[in-house]
Amino acid sequence: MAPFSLPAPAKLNLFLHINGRRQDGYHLLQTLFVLLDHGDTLDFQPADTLSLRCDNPALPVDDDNLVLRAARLLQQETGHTAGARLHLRKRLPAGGGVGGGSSDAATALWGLNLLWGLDLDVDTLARLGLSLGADVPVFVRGRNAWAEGVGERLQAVELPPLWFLVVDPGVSVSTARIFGDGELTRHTPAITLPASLGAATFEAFLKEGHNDCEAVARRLFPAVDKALDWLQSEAGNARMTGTGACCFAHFADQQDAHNALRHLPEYWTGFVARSTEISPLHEALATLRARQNSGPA
Ligand SMILES: C[C@@](CO)(OP(=O)(O)O)[C@H](O)COP(=O)(O)OP(=O)(O)OC[C@H]1O[C@@H](n2ccc(N)nc2=O)[C@H](O)[C@@H]1O
Ligand SMILES: Nc1ncnc2c1ncn2[C@@H]1O[C@H](COP(=O)(O)OP(=O)(O)O)[C@@H](O)[C@H]1O
Repeated sequence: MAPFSLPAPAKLNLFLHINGRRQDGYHLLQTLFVLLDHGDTLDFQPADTLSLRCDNPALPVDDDNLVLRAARLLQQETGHTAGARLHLRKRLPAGGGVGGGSSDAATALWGLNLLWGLDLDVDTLARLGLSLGADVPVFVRGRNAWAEGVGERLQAVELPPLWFLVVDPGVSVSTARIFGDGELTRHTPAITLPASLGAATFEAFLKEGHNDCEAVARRLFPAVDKALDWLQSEAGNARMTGTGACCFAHFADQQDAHNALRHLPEYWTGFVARSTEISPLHEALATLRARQNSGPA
């Protein structure tokens, strides 16, 4: 098969409520995932052995990288022995709460499924993904979703189109550190997802929500605290995604989001992105499959 590239989009948790804790220490959550049109890219090339390169020298390219872990898991699961030459082009901040590592893993699962002709279905890939991390299944399925349980019970949702400004305060936040904090609120009452999320219901639903991890992240990471305050004064609806560090605000149109980005203090980075109905990964997979089916020109 000819070399190909696939996107690994970012996600935001529009809110994140912690409703309790399981016996094994894992937290029970309610969260609303939205997939963005901005993210990393993974290049795939057939090869006899497995190898990974990454343009960000701060990231490991051994079995600590979720891309290689996903690849080895697929080999174990299917007994497939061929390799692949993988190149990860990183745009998403690691430990940023935008799910970069999880999304890279989901893209690796789908891309290698195609490259190796494995023909595994979406449920199998989501099950394998969950063993790599709680956030991997939402990227495998590729739809905006309401998540419950420890994040594995997903219900696809249709959301009105939104523009976001995402601010990276430049710190990497460990998910385990936030969840291990003694002051984390773990008893937000469970809420019910409205039957449909039109523009007005959606705004009201968002206002009802919050991120329980924000207070801990603000305390442990002053840069997160400052970024949230800045976004709040700029846009009025600032929130943190996941367990941090990135913060975001949503805007009615692209222009307003870009205007806010222009005011961003130079010591932070940020990007403007749009919500997607279908993940850019799934759009790209559909194009690749159509090209394959139409055969050589
Ligand atoms: C809470 C979320 C929301 O999106 O935070 P972010 O990581 O995106 O910031 C995620 O579900 C995180 O998913 P993920 O990053 O895949 O976490 P995992 O690797 O599965 O877990 C890392 C550690 O976080 C803790 N953990 C994770 C998920 C959960 N529901 N309860 C937990 O207590 C556990 O200590 C676990 O060892
Ligand atoms: N491909 C990858 N991209 C980013 N981080 C990775 C990757 N593989 C493993 N990691 C590790 O996973 C950690 C969390 O990564 P990431 O998914 O970006 O954070 P978050 O879950 O906060 O969005 C990083 O600190 C890094 O050590």
